Amino acid sequence: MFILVNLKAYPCDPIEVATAARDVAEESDVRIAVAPQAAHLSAVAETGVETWAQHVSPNEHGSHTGSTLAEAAADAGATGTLLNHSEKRMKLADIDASLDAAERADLETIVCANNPTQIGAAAALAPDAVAVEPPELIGGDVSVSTADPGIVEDAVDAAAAVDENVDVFCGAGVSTGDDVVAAGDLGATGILLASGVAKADDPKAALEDLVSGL
Ligand SMILES: O=C[C@H](O)COP(=O)(O)O
Repeated sequence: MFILVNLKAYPCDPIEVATAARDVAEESDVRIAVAPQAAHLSAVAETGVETWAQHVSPNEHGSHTGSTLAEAAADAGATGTLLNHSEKRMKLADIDASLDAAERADLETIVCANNPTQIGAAAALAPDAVAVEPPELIGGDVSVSTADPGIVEDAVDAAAAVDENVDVFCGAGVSTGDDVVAAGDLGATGILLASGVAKADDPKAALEDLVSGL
């Protein structure tokens, strides 16, 4: 199981979370990565934790003010990137171009989607993984694996029907070790989560709970 902690734009200390994630990954032997804001990529990567970008632009070098190039994210220490997060939706052509950019920069990729139909479309673009996240459950108290287990199972089937090499993550409301185990039982091989760690009083304790059943 791979746990990717998206810090979004939460007012947490990215270094505190990154250090906790690094330590829990080492202690548990569970793969854990942190996706901070772009401006914090270098500092987070310097902790030694696996570091992901929250987004990379579809552009190459050139006159593209405000872009976060895949090359720049990689130079800063990122080894992967989210694309098309529910809070950073992209046009289909731009997802495809950002996947090309990520490949040029040797970044792993996870393309997010709302539902199994979109998961099939995302899988057709051949990312490393797709992540199903019902928008209405994001940031809530109830895990997608409890509130809507069928959407996870259907997403796994939809991705496999297109490309069996594309891993399937799920996210939204995941905050406990039981939630993670339930997601794995539904066929997910990764978890995308944010508030359960980024808003926790004790991020390390939250991470320890998340991996406790693995
Ligand atoms: O990127 C993370 C997902 O949007 C899930 O967020 P959440 O764990 O706060 O529900």
